[in-house]
Amino acid sequence: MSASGPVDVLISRLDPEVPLPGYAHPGDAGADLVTTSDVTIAPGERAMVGTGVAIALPAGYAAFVHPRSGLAHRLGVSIVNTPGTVDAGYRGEIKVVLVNHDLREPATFTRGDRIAQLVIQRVEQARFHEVERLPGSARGDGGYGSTGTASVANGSAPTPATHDGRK
Ligand SMILES: O=c1ccn([C@H]2C[C@H](O)[C@@H](COP(=O)(O)OP(=O)(O)OP(=O)(O)O)O2)c(=O)[nH]1
Ligand SMILES: [Mg+2]
Repeated sequence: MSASGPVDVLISRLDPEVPLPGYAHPGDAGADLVTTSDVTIAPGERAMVGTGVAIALPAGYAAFVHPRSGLAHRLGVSIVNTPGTVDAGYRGEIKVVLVNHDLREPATFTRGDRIAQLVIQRVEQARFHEVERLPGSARGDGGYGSTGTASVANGSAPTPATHDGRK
């Protein structure tokens, strides 16, 4: 919830029996989404399921389809493209591409089970200005582990690799 209160989002039930996305507790970031179909996902496999709802977000907002930590913990189930991005202009059914990361057990969901959560956020669009050379920064082009692997637990500070010091 923003300081100005919840944002109003128009929602349409494409499947009249599904519950609207709901926040389990006041102040929760994610509103739970349910699957409209029964599905069993074999170990390592994925399945796209519908949620039975479509929304119209105000301009300047996006909705993000996040996994539920309980399913991750209990079943090893996540979302392939986590978090899925629902654009403000999208009017189709919100769908979820579930993936079963468990190596041994299939994961079964029944119509109406909560399978994901929708987080609504303000987003910026950028105006991209092409330049010959970017301004320098402390990090430069260091990434992908450039700050070293030594853990704080063994008393040694991480050893950063040298960066290019681009100015
Ligand atoms: O988990 C998701 C992710 C996306 N979408 C819908 C809403 C989103 O606005 C649209 C397109 O998503 P995205 O831009 O991520 O996919 P794309 O592969 O780039 O497709 P497109 O070419 O349609 O943009 O699909 C979902 O319903 N669930
Ligand atoms: Mg796209």
